[in-house]
Amino acid sequence: MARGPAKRLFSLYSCKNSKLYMVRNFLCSRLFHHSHPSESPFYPLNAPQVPQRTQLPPSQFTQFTKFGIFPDFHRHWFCSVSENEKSLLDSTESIQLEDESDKVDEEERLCEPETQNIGQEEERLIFSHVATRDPVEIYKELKDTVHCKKESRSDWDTLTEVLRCFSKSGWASNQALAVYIGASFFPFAAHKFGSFFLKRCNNDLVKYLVSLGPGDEADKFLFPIFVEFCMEEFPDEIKRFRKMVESADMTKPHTWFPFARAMKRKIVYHCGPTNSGKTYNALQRFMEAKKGVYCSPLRLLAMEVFDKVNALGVYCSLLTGQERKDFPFSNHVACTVEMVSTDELYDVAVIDEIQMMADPCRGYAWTRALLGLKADEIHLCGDPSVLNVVRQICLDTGDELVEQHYERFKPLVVEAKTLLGDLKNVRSGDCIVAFARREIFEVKLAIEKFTNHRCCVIYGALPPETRRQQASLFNNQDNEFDVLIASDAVGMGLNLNIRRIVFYNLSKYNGDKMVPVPASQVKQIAGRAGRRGSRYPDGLTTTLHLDDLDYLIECLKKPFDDVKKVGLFPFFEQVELFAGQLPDMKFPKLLEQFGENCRLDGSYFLCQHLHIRKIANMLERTQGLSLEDRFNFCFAPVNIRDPKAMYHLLRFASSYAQKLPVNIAMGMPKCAARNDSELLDLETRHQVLSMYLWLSNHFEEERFPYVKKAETMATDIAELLGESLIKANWKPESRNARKPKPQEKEEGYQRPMSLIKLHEK
Ligand SMILES: Nc1ncnc2c1ncn2[C@@H]1O[C@H](COP(=O)(O)OP(=O)(O)OP(=O)(O)O)[C@@H](O)[C@H]1O
Ligand SMILES: [Mg+2]
Repeated sequence: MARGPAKRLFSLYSCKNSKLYMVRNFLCSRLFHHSHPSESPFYPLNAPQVPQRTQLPPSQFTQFTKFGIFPDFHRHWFCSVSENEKSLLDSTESIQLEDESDKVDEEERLCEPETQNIGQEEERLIFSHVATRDPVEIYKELKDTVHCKKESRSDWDTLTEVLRCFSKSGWASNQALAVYIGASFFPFAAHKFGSFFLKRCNNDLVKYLVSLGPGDEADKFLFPIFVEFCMEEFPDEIKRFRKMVESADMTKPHTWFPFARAMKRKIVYHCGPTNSGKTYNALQRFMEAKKGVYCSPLRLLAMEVFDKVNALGVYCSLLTGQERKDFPFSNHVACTVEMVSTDELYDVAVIDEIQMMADPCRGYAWTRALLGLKADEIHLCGDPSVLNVVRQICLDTGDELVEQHYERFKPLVVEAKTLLGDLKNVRSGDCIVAFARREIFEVKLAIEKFTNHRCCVIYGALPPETRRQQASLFNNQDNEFDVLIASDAVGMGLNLNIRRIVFYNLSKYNGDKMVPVPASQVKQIAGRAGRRGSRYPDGLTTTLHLDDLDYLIECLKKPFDDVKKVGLFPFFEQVELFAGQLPDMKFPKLLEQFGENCRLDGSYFLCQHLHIRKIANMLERTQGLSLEDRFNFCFAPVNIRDPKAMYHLLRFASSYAQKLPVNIAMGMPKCAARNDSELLDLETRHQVLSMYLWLSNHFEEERFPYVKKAETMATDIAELLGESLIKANWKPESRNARKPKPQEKEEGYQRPMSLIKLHEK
């Protein structure tokens, strides 16, 4: 009996005037005759990889509908729908509707149903010998078949349904990638195969497939035959796709650093929660070493280590994207992780906050440092979330791994009372954490208006110098600034005299909507309270509102995540190689294509490149930039949501492209900010100067002749920002007027009215 869908399909096929009829005819028509697949230039490479139907349990494939995984390859693929393939498909679709030659005459293949009524199971047993046949033999036989026996209508229906299911099979599509048949080309190839098969299959094959019916088993039986067919029919498509995929190969990243691989490195993982002495211990080894490098997640922290180590008598230089301070005769350097050299040889390297390897945007910098550093001893400091990945990486690299586990010096205590929604309950030594700039100023205004406390502020858009100035103002006991209001920027780096961390809220805007702050971040921030050696060694944490308390406790109780993948990003040379396969393609599109086609091992993901693509798009029409220039400009530190800063970047790039000296072309404000828009303006100006300095360090320096001027201006603006923050008592504004305010969101966290708003009411 024909099954339901098969019946429907058959009725469509029977309609001779329909487009489908013509499509079917075309699909059945284009049969080419080639030599044996072993003569294909790809055969020796591909053939052994062809998955055998017996070795692939379906469960292994169900989860990989988007990213194909081949157990036989141990690779993850980002499925490709390349432009070339799309256009190929488009063109073939149009041919399909026109070409009616060489059709499979379905009536010719049909015969009266056999009267004998054999059950499906019995049929399967009778024809089970087909399953054990060599797919190459089956393919040969199909190719050589001219006439085949008639089938009953119901068998025909089932067979067409089996082949239709095969052409829709996600599993088969994923597997086909292993033989370089792209995801977008697969449906076309499968249709062609279907028509070939329908026309030539013999009775035993038909009976066996009918006994299997549409689904996994039939797909696995058909797949190796399909591969044989494709090798002969589509050698050019296979070759082209293979070249493209190979040029975007990011598998085995440990092999990118042959010199580091030639060394026998010792990796020490200082693993523990915040405030447990990880960085302290790693820095001890760093200072003892003859030659050492410290890799920091932030400029601020690199500066702190630079100062601290020099103060202890170990000469140390500083290297960040924006500045280079060479200390005479120094053998030590404190740098930001993006700037670390994988060419230099070190005795000891420290990579701080190693869990940042899993950061969706910046993770690649930590991965590169871990894989590429040429150091006898590498100290990793971080929470346990990436420990398993690091273990795997050490197996790949052959490095020795030593794990040192730490506990917090003093347990963190949760204050169950909370601030009861009233900012009047703040006390000296409190740090109020809010996740939006606007809220930070709202809280500052409220506290300074209704209490006797004065507040310092720390948030991401402030230059590191200003953040340090605010931190020392807060740490210093000889002034009235005893409360700190901070964003998540307080989570890393600064040693602060914080008695209690109070979460103003526990949700934040992620660029799209309000989301709960991840538990790992809550832990990290809460852990800043009560540092060893500070005025308040016993740390407390709580929330402003009682209804947030449960979430805080839940986050603190939660074990650290076990991260499965860490970030990677291609070097310029890899992008250049890929660009060679797609000449004339614009850079933003090229990046997109790279993202879609690159291959990665199971422990890695490709870092998000939205920021990079935004800049690439902006610079698309700037003439005179080489591919490398474009690539480098894309990493400039700019807030892509700040149109003024983006405008200056475009201006810098245009001057550079025209081979003109790049001007700062930006005035200097005369005084500290008197309102929030002036403060925002200062923040932007500092960002532009910081960008100028960064560019001067990443491009030919002579093209940026105003570095000294930019440095002076940046220092002056950081000071003005500091002054402005001390005076700041205004209502905050939003940098981007269109950015939705948390209160406007229907879903997610609803912030109860702050003190200041209650007062205004
Ligand atoms: N053995 C020690 N002797 C003196 N002070 C120490 C010692 N260990 C740690 N400290 C101090 O304790 C504080 C916290 O240590 P450290 O910064 O190393 O912690 P951490 O585990 O790296 O925390 P974080 O998660 O914040 O990076 C620092 O001020 C550090 O100087
Ligand atoms: Mg640390």
